[in-house]
Amino acid sequence: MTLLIKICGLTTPAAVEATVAAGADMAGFVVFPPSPRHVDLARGRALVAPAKGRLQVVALTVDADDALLDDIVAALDPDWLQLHGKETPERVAAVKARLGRPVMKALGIAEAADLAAVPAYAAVADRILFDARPPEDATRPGGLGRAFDWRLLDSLDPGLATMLSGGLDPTNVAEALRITRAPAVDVSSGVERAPGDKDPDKIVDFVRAARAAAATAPAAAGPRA
Ligand SMILES: O=C(O)c1ccccc1NCC(=O)[C@H](O)[C@H](O)COP(=O)(O)O
Repeated sequence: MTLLIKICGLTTPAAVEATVAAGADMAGFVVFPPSPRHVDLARGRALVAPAKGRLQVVALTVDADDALLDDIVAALDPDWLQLHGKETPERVAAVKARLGRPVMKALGIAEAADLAAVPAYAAVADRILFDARPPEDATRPGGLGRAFDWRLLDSLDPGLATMLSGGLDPTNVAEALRITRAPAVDVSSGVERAPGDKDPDKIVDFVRAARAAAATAPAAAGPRA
């Protein structure tokens, strides 16, 4: 099975092209104004157009209401919605039913207790993305370049559709995959020159490192794409 690789927080056509050329599978577009990676809907629409059919487009929001989600779907026509806020399992189910698209739910992890919510979310989401839990005073819940203790995921059912995220970069993704055997990885800060400014060389390095690691330490059994 092939490792699924998502590059998140693309803000320019050059970053989209670099993500395609590097051989990533998914491209994330952040619709959340406080983020340095925020793209408004007009910009998002223009950015995703050349990605269609070459990458799975992921539209990322934080506690968005139905009106905003409808606007995002109309503008970006995403393959996936990523819910990165405090959405409950009931809200995840409602979003999925309303929009008829696969939903990825992000969970912030800092300690074993944070995994208690996994079964409830796994019952309704199409994939669970594990990210580092942000500090209380963070201005955004993701894209912070923070890692968590990957060994916390040891007890998870390997058959779950998951994605490992948080503080990954070209130098540590192999070790993260060795420890977690995750079926999918996601990166933002680790392939940037500065917040919101993707570095094409780092995207290539990340994809290369992740693919090489997956070839030597295949992911645990479970769904990939
Ligand atoms: O990227 C952002 O600015 C962002 C803002 C608000 C919510 C989520 C955000 N990013 C979510 C992602 O999927 C990131 O790729 C993930 O948090 C990992 O980020 P990083 O640790 O910087 O690689």
